[in-house]
Amino acid sequence: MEPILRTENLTIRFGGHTAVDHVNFSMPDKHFKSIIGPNGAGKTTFFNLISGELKPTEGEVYFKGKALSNASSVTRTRMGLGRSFQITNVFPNLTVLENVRLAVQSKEKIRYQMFSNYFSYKNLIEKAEELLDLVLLSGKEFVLASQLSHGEKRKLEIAMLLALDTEVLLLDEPTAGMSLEEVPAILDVIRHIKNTGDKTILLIEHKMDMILDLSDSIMVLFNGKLLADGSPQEIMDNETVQNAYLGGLYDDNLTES
Ligand SMILES: Nc1ncnc2c1ncn2[C@@H]1O[C@H](COP(=O)(O)OP(=O)(O)OP(=O)(O)O)[C@@H](O)[C@H]1O
Repeated sequence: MEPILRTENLTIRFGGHTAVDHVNFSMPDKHFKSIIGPNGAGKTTFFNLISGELKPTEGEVYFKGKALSNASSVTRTRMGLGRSFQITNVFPNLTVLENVRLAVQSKEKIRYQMFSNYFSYKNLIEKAEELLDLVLLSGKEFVLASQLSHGEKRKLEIAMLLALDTEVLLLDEPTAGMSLEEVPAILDVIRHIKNTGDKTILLIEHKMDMILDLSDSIMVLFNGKLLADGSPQEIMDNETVQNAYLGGLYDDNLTES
């Protein structure tokens, strides 16, 4: 079966520095893969190449077999590749519900514009409430986005990403900047989404316990290169990975969480 997402020799150089170096990766539909690697390994740059925010120096990204080199990031989202929103996409002076409603509306406009048959306001609100339930933000509908805690804002971003209803979700360190108490809630949210069984998820995370809990497979980037790709057990047992850094990362993480 054709993988939903794959890269071929994906490479980007910044001046003399190769941040992503001939990475060949693929993932099947409905799979959950995490990307790990030390700081500066190229994880976010790899994401930016997949989502279209950066253009490769060499190589290609394929989504359902189609080469994406000429597709903008907006086109890629429309095709089904969704990247988690940054805080800047959230309207701070609107309520949580209104933020998600607008995201649902933008998706429905795209879907229905050919028929001039927009979703009714009631349907938009229902869909937004469903998503808030999924990200465990029920009860916060009428709170202004600016008044949410950092962890709740990250949940809101995930709800807004889900509103776009893309087949693939690219989640870049959803726990970044969170307090330790907020981490289990975001883990629950991601597990919840995974358990719905209809998304392909690619996750960048530093928290090894979270990665081991969620992932069907793990890929390891090191100095821009793909060092290993396999099941969580294979990665934990992989000597090259251990020697490169995993022992240190795992220990750091244990002390962090
Ligand atoms: N626009 C850019 N211009 C120049 N160098 C860049 C640019 N973007 C990334 N880099 C460099 O590419 C390398 C990979 O960075 P990247 O942010 O992808 O790493 P990362 O694995 O996501 O790290 P972290 O875990 O710290 O987020 C780094 O050395 C970084 O300084």
